[in-house]
Amino acid sequence: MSTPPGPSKGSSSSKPNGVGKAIAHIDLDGHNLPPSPAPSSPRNGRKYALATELVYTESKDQYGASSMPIYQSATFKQTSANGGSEYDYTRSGNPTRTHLERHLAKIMNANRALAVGSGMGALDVITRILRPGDEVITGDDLYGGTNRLLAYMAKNHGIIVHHVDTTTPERVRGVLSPKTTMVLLETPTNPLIKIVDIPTISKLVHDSNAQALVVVDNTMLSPMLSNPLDFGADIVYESGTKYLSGHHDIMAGVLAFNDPAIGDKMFFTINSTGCGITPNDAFLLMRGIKTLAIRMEKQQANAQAIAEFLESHGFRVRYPGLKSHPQYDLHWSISRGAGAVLSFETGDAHLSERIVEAARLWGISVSFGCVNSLISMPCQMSHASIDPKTRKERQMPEDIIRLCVGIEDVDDLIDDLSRALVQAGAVTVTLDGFHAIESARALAKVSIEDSDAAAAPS
Ligand SMILES: Cc1ncc(COP(=O)(O)O)c(C=O)c1O
Ligand SMILES: N[C@@H](CCSC[C@H](N)C(=O)O)C(=O)O
Repeated sequence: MSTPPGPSKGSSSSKPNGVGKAIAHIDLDGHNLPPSPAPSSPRNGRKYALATELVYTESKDQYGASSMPIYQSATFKQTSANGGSEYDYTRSGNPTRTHLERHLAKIMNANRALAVGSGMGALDVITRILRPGDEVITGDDLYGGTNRLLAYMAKNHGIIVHHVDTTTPERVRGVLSPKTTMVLLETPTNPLIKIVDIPTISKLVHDSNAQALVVVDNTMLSPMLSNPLDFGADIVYESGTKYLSGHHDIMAGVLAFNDPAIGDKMFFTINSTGCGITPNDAFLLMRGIKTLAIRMEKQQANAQAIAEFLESHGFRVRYPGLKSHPQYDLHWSISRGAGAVLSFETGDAHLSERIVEAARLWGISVSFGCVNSLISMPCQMSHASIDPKTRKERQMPEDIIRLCVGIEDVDDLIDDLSRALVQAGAVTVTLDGFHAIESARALAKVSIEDSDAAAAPS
């Protein structure tokens, strides 16, 4: 039914998204196109559609190398005793890294971007601006590592962290105070796929008397699908380990900003602590970025087909490409695609474990954004660092299964998932096909009631 096409039906004519265009939004059923896709206002001399800009670079290499070489050197010789050269030491700067950072600034709609050794490294750089007594407002559904770093800061550095349901901007307003110095948002959230209204929250934070920075983790969408700086965020960061590199062969983190003063502070920390990306990883990240548009197009078309498949068999599916997502309109007002991560529930954690372990083509692995499809149980894997009591308080279902969809043939993916569902006993097979077992169907019913409530006028 919904937004992006099911690629198994031959949808390759869809154009990868460009500035202001929705990605891959052929409407196979003749209905249910997304509302207006999020705008993307180009900065940094962007001339072409985003899919073009991802591959287009102007080489600064002395030989005009079309692929910026890896400057595998720790030091650079100076032209005089008092310096005089652009680079001196790779911790402070390296041509391969600079090339990547300029490219990142362009595709992230930023005045400046910086690259470090991992997504958590990027968040660490950002949180170093916090001082004891500072207050941070963040979500109640967050990547486990983000939650862990904030908990560490609260325990050891006197930072006060408020976890609220950021899907309701009023909850943010409720804890915002002059002591708030950072509001940290993730959308869609990992793994509950809740959508956060970045423009409304940014406005309310900036209009308040708090001197707070709005920081957005854009890992779940990548610059291909969203540019949160355009919606008022002060800092955007991402795990480059995911979509940007796309092959799960490097760790990387990126940061982007428009305010030069913020950029200078972040650079100071990166240089002082030595967490900048290595030349080799900068090269690999740059190479990965060039295929982001085509990978994302295929990944999210596959994800759409799989979300529809699971939903049509009676499972509760969380994916913003489905009309049943309670915040479908909000998502499409701030994004140009639904991404390729979805989650679903079965009503029974042991049953979910059996499904995950029965899958063959889907690798049991943390992470997402890679060309290979992955299946995981967040409560036991990516989010295991959040203790069970907190997970329960934050309504994180122990049975939730996360699917991170890759670029394989979608029929193979669906066949393998179907076989795993049957083998695990998650479906009952009848003459007219198969249906999710009762525990899973009951959850789907609750989710329809949720989306009806979200759609009702308040
Ligand atoms: C939403 C999100 N943000 C940040 C990170 C951290 O990235 P990295 O693993 O590159 O440190 C991850 C995953 O690890 C993530 O899922
Ligand atoms: N053992 C790791 C888990 C990494 S999870 C990676 C990714 N963000 C995901 O959501 O799958 C850790 O403790 O950080």
